Amino acid sequence: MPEMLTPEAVEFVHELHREFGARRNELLAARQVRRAEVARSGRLDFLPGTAAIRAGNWTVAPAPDDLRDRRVEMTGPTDRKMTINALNSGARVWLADQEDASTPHWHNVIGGQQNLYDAIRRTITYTSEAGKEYTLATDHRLATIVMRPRGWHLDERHVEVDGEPVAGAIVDFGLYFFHNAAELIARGSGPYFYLPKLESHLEARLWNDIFVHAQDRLGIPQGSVRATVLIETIPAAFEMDEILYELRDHASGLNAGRWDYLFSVIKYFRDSGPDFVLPDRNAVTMTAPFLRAYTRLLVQTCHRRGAFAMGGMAAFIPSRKDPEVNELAFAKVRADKQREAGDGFDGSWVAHPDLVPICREVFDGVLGDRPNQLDKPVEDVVIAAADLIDLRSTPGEPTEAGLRNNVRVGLLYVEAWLRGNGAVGIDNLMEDAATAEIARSQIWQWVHNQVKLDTGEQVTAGLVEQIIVDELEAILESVGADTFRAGQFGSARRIFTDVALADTYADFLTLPAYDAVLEAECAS
Ligand SMILES: CC(=O)SCCNC(=O)CCNC(=O)[C@H](O)C(C)(C)COP(=O)(O)OP(=O)(O)OC[C@H]1O[C@@H](n2cnc3c(N)ncnc32)[C@H](O)[C@@H]1OP(=O)(O)O
Ligand SMILES: O=CC(=O)O
Ligand SMILES: [Mg+2]
Repeated sequence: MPEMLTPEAVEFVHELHREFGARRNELLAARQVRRAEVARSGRLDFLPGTAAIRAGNWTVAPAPDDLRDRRVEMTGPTDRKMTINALNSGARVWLADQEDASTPHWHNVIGGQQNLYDAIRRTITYTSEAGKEYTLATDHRLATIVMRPRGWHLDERHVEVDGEPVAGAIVDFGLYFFHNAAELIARGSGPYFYLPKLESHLEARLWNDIFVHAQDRLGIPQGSVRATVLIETIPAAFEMDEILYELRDHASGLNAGRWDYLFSVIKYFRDSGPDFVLPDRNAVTMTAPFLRAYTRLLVQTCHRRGAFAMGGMAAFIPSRKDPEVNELAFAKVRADKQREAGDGFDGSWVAHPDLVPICREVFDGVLGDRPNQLDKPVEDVVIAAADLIDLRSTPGEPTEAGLRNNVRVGLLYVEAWLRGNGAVGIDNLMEDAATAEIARSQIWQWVHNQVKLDTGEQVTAGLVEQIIVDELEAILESVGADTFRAGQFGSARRIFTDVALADTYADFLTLPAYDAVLEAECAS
């Protein structure tokens, strides 16, 4: 396997940390201040200080050839088999995920980099335990790689400078850029990134400064990087123009990251009273008015600026064994992609290779020979701040079944995450870190807002604790005692209970979960 931690690569990462680490810490602290202010005032609005940017007439850099048509994007973890499967899938783009779908176990972090290194050089192969051979396709175009590093909040404790951990985002970006930027350009592509969980345009400015520095330092032409920013936090939804503006020489588009967005909405307004309490998470669909407002604003903003509007993930996954499950997944995903294509999105995400043809067919139907919808007239509609935070108009209610589902799926996901698996199919739905974050945040909000369920019962910490016991028993029964004992259910229970019920709300459940991973590493 190629060596990722060469002295030169490590020095490059250290240098990025020395140059930008302090600013990253300041921006994380600024998130807290802003959230506290919104909680106090109950208001979130477009920034008065950047009105000129919103009103201005500017566009982002033109798209490189291999990112002009993004009608179908596969997402997934960067393990060896999935890397090959994703590249071969027929999707135009592959989001190579070091984030939501990946646990930051050190072997995933480094293994993912090694697989990407080999994939870019077209040398990647894999043989499964059953002896199945995997190689890159030669009979059709491989997907363009867009790598997603971790969000700003996670440290990478295996890389330290002067006793301080380096941000996971800097490690992921730094190693990928150092090893691959020149090679990608030589092959007619480029260093392309998805940027997750940004909360402000100042965080986008930090990324832009990192890109400028990295390109300069390695002699890569300025403007080679392309970044697609996930608008997946509620404060970022109020700064879409500003984020594109900060990154305008490197920006490719914005993506409607609906799962983390929902998490962020609940997190931001968790203590703002009953007007901000949402129904069961599975009842909150993309047709809810506040989510319609978000996606319409995203498409409108992108197309005004010559940037791509990328759709998000429908959770349904197909099954090659169960035709009924398969049919349902196809129908649900088709409907989701039809809505997005009709709304003007330029392409969208799928989580599984069998969904690529569905997404392609839907977007082919709308795009025809055009590579995207940038030529479509921009929708002339004003989306107001109040539309983005109108949670009250969301149909549905909090139910006991919804509460139990939050507990069950949260426990199952955290347990898998601790074992190193960040993308999991549960009940034929694709679940990743954002699902568990929504589940536990919703529980926290319901407890702290004395929410009544459909049964008339009030959600209390005691009720949730009892449901945790019930659901763990049911899980034990379904997986069997041996699997249960060999798994991480004890830690999953401790972490999930804490992030769902502790008075002090944890910003991300992956922070205590990462501590548990490190403790287990030390103990072994
Ligand atoms: C909120 C967000 O951020 S969404 C984006 C982040 N999340 C993701 O990207 C999740 C991506 N999806 C996945 O990881 C997977 O589809 C799962 C875990 C949900 C299901 O995976 P599996 O249980 O392997 O599904 P299944 O058995 O049906 O897979 C069939 C084949 O497709 C492959 N496959 C499935 N999903 C993917 C994928 N996303 N990328 C590449 N290959 C895939 C499998 O490796 C398997 O290959 P094989 O036939 O060569 O063995
Ligand atoms: O990353 C995507 C999301 O929906 O969250
Ligand atoms: Mg996300």
